[in-house]
Amino acid sequence: MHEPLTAAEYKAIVGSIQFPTNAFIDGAFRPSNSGKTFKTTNPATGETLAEIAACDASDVDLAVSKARDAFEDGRWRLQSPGDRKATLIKFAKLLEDNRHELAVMESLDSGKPVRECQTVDVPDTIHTIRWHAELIDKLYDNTAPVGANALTMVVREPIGVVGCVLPWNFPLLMLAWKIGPALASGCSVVVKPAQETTLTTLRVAELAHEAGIPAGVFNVIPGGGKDVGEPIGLHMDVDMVAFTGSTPTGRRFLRYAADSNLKKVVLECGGKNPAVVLEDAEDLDLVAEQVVNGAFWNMGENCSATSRLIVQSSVKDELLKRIGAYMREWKTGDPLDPENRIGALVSKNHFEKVSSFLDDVKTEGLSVAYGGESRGGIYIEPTVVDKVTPSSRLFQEEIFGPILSVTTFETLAEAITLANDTNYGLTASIYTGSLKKAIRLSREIRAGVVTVNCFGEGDATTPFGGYKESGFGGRDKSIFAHDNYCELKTIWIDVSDRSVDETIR
Ligand SMILES: NC(=O)C1=CN([C@@H]2O[C@H](COP(=O)(O)OP(=O)(O)OC[C@H]3O[C@@H](n4cnc5c(N)ncnc54)[C@H](O)[C@@H]3O)[C@@H](O)[C@H]2O)C=CC1
Ligand code: BAL
Repeated sequence: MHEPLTAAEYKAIVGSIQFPTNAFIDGAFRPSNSGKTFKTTNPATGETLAEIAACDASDVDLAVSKARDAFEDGRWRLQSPGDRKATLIKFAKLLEDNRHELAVMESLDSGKPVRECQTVDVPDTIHTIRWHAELIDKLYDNTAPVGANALTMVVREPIGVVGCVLPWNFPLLMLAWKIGPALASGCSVVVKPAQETTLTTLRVAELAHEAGIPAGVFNVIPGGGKDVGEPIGLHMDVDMVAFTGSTPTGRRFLRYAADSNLKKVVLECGGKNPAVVLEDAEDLDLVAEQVVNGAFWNMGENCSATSRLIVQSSVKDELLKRIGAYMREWKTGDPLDPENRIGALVSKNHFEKVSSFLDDVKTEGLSVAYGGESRGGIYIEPTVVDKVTPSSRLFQEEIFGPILSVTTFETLAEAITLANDTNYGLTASIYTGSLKKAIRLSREIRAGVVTVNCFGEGDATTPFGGYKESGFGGRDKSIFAHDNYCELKTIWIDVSDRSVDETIR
């Protein structure tokens, strides 16, 4: 069902798409209060796709008040979990019915290869919504072991109005990671997509409404970080912010919370993720394939991207040779051509940022094993840089582009030190034929997701998030994500025949 179409079929879909342009508040599209707009462009061509409502704090206020009304009157929160599930399953079905349009819209707005949008982003988005919907009528509340004189229930309640502040690298999927558990739990959401990639979020809100999610429960406010993100972060009537993006902006949300109502903040931030390859890795072809996939999938615009190859010196040359062979399969070009696996970077600004790392390669005199060039102000070739030392910016900073740095080690202890030698701790992958070494490394590397003999982020059933400056406050995905969007309430019922004074502690 999610097989890619041909280039001609994708191009035919482009002409039929109606781009949404307005904010989505209380079940309807509406322009920004100021009437201002901003352009959203196709990064691969520079063409303007649409003029989108540029919202500000007054639009945020309106959306939050509608979300609050919806929450308080219980039009969603008080439905039985089974009823919310049924609506969310219908929502997932509508996403499925519109999968080609969503894939093309995502590709046009972000520069991502349409093949990936069609085979990964859209199906994973649908699966995420469905998975959380299916879960919600299977979660039981607890009783506490307090003895015969009381019945104590520990119940989850939806936290309230949730601000979801999203990045541009996986617009649909990051939306689903937040709204999947938030809506299933009964919360209302005010979503702020990244300014670069607003289109699919607006379309998804429209489809959610069509599926029967009541007005006011799912609102989308387009606009900039200062204009929309900050008012959400500082809002006195937002109960929680769920954020994915850079670590510096994540820090701001902690400050906003401290300066306003101590709202709960859950952050999924950057990464500088190592692939640690030991000389006893059983299949260097498999390692090469996984490292290439980890480093260059989504143009490396991925918080979990394999960014540092930390390889035992005895196998480095052979591994680099095989990596070069796999890289030949990663063609760069028009994102709407399903043959291409590397599309355009998301924006000129981001292109400049990633290019500055290629400049460092030249100024630091580092050795380029493969790639190393940018093309036409849009594309950056998949690049492998050898002999990178821990003091280099390439080793320490999140690049968010298709650049892999290579560093060698001699001993296991050295490998662990190198893997942990950054402020980040999101993901890591380990390649070895030894179970003992795999377990030792998995335990010693400080990262939220560690994969052995493969690259990945787990699936819907596994939590995703980071140690250190990669994350804060909770995890996306899995049953644990529901904890983010709920408060725990203790209800203590006296069933003794003693007086009230004796039983209240
Ligand atoms: N962990 C991840 O998945 C992501 C990491 N990044 C990293 O961040 C770098 C910069 O990309 P950006 O798009 O600027 O990321 P960002 O972290 O600034 O943006 C993420 C979201 O926060 C909002 N935002 C920005 N400034 C804000 C502010 N002052 N107050 C409230 N909200 C604000 C943005 O509008 C967007 O919706 C990238 O080069 C990459 O290294 C970017 C996107 C995703
Ligand atoms: N790879 C999914 C999470 C992210 O890049 O933000």
